[in-house]
Amino acid sequence: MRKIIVGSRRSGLALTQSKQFIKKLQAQFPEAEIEIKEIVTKGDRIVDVQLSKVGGKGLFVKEIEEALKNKEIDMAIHSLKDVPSVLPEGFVIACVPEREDMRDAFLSNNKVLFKDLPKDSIVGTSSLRRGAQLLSMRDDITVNWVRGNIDTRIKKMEAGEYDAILLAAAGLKRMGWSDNVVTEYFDPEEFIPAIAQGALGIEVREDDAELIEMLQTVHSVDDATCTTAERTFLKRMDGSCQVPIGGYATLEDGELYLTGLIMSEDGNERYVVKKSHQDPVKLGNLVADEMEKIGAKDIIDMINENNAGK
Ligand SMILES: NCc1[nH]cc(CCC(=O)O)c1CC(=O)O
Repeated sequence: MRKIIVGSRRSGLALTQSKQFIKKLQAQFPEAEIEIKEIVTKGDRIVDVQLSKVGGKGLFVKEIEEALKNKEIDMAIHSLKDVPSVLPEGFVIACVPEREDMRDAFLSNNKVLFKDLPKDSIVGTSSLRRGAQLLSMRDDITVNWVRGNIDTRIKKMEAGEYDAILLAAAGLKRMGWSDNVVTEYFDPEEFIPAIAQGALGIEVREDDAELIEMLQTVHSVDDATCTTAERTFLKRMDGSCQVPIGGYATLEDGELYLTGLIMSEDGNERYVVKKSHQDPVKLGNLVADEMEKIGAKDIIDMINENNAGK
């Protein structure tokens, strides 16, 4: 069997989740030789500006896809929420392994609950979606942007730069830090997660039949179905990463549901649509259709027009 070279970002979280995934794959194929190649992406290098202002889309992915194309690597392990909804020609997400916790986690100094945060508290996030939802729940707090790897963000909070921060539960759980640092988890029905949050996407060249077959052994059909519905909705709505957008799908007693969210950046406008359909692509499109019908797409078009003028 050939040697498999796996591309991963160099951050602590990326390497940890890559190693965890490789361990799963290795258990299925004890003979396989699997090696990690670390890749520094633009998203890792630019740490001093808000990501949505430098084009957001695909910043953590592009260099890794180039390495995949050049056959420097055979497989890329991504956080699926960082992967643009349309892949470049020649690549496929061949595997979505079992999803981690999709929720957002709230972290605060002295473990003060979100509802008990004093007026004028400063909450750090780098996500438009999190910022808009925070402001719609509490218009008496300030949302400030924070960047850096998750450990950097936690340190900044502990140093007093922020009273609280929001992070994906999945990253904290994978690192084994959640029990120590999380104050509370937000209910996805009330605080809607990012599209594909908590899921990994394993990307390969579409003609690599051998790897695609191997990856089937660690693929979660249910989680792939849910993230397909979510990513179909994302693809229809935006893709530019400059819009507060969220969504999550669930399978309940065999029924597939998708909840989609579009907001204005200030949190004042909030559109939520929930629908059910057995086909994930149809479901993503149904929720998108309804969003267009109720006017949510106008927010997106306005944000995109404003950005085009800058
Ligand atoms: N945008 C950065 C990013 N990409 C994936 C995760 C966490 C893990 C995941 O959602 O799979 C994070 C950090 C965060 O949002 O806290």
